[in-house]
Amino acid sequence: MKLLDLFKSRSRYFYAIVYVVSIISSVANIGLLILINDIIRQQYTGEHFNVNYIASFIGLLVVSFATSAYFQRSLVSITNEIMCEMELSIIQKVRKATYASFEKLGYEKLYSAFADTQIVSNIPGAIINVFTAVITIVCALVYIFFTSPMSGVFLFVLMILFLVIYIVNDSKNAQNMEEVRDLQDEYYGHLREFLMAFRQIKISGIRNNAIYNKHLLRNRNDTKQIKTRLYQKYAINELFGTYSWFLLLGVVIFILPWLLGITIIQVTTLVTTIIFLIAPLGKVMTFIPSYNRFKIAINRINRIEKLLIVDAKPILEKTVHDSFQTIRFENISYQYGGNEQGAFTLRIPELTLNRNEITFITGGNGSGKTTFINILTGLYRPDSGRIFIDDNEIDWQQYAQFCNNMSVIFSDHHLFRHNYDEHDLSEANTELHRLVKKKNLEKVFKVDSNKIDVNLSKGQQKRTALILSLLEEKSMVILDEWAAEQDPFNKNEFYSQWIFDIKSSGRMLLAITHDDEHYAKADRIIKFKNGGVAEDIRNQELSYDC
Ligand SMILES: Nc1ncnc2c1ncn2[C@@H]1O[C@H](COP(=O)(O)OP(=O)(O)OP(=O)(O)O)[C@@H](O)[C@H]1O
Repeated sequence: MKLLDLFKSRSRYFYAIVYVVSIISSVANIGLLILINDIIRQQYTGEHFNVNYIASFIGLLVVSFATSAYFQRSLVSITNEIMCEMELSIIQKVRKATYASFEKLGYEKLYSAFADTQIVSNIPGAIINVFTAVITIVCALVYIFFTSPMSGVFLFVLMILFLVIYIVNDSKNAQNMEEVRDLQDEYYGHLREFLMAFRQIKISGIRNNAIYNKHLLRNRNDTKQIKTRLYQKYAINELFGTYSWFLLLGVVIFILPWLLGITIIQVTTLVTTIIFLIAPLGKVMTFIPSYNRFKIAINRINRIEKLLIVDAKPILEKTVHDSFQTIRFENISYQYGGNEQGAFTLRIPELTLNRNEITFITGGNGSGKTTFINILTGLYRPDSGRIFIDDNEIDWQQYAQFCNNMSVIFSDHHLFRHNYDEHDLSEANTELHRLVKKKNLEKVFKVDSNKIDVNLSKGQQKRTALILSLLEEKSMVILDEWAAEQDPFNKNEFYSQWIFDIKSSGRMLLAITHDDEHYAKADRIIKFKNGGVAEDIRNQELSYDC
């Protein structure tokens, strides 16, 4: 994302109008200033009061107010539009990103990126504001030069000097700001674990104290110290900015009349003009620290966007090739973290999965079962290898589309409260109610305004997930340790009935399981070991000994 991209949400025509209006507003303000000074001059010199000044004063006031109001309304709308666009753009990037890049990035950085959008969305407004301020400053300086050219040179040089001192001081603070943002990422990481795993935190005093004292407290204290130092420096710099105006006024009142011999009327004009300049110059000065914050926020969003790799897998609503019979993998390999030494590698020289089979995937912890499921479901793209559907080789993009045929229940499955799958959850859906009854959830399965009640036990949640998965009517059902949380009755139902129901509905069933007493129910058992298939046993050979 570049700075210019932020302005794309509106046409050039819109910005042209905003800039023209801001120029009119600045000129009207300067007109008011000149008018006020002229009235003061008239009173000093005792000239006859010109009644046209009242009409001009009211006219300029109306123009200034109307243009400023239009200008401010435009800034508010553009800021909110940009924020909305940026938030949606990050969400779009995330939803199109590969799972591996998402996993690597982590939640904390994404939360920070969303916080950064708030900062970045203020950029166009701030730039337009500075533009208006600069126009006003230029007009006011011309007026000063017109009033007394030598005073103009003197004051201009002083203003530039004060501005340079302010900018130099401010740029020293930028690095500390980066440090604060890094601490913020770390803080979100700990806070997330603190809130998500509150039960585990609550149960253990050691853990509770450690996460608080060694991480949250330390992080907040470090942040407090850096921020206090940083904001104190900012505050002193701001004070310097404010007091430099008093210095300028002092120069006009005490030095210029003595040095350049300017009259009392010129002094009055210069004093009112300098007071008038405080607001626009203040805007330019506050833009400088904001600009550093903008730069940091844009860089961070860009870094995060770069890390989110776009997936070849299109977001499809329709399934493709759902009449397939086999999926064959040849020489598939996948290594975590690229080619990092010691990183786990999954290697599958040859493996064919058949639609008409109930396949159980087994193996010890860390043997590669979930990694394989992530490849099978298109979440991980293998580093090498070939994939065939019914003996037709397909490329990764086609395979990624094919994965839309799969319905997966992960071991740490999240049961959505909202009906994102747009299932028919009404009384009229007889299949839903048949499944609810069959899965022994009649008493607890509740739907309220199309939302599913997820306040269920773990086993009940998994059974609800299974019902919803079957309603998806995908041709493959993949279950990662689904039965682990089921009570003996439901586990038995699963292995003696439900898996056969799934098979007889024409779906392929693939289940990761450690329930060795039920291995005989499968048509086939594939055992993983050290990142490869160690055994591949068919039903007939099921003297399988785990
Ligand atoms: N995101 C990851 N980044 C790096 N390494 C990983 C990642 N996920 C898993 N691994 C490593 O890959 C190996 C295989 O993990 P995998 O989750 O596939 O095992 P598993 O057979 O499903 O184990 P379990 O039965 O415990 O679920 C493990 O050694 C693990 O350390």
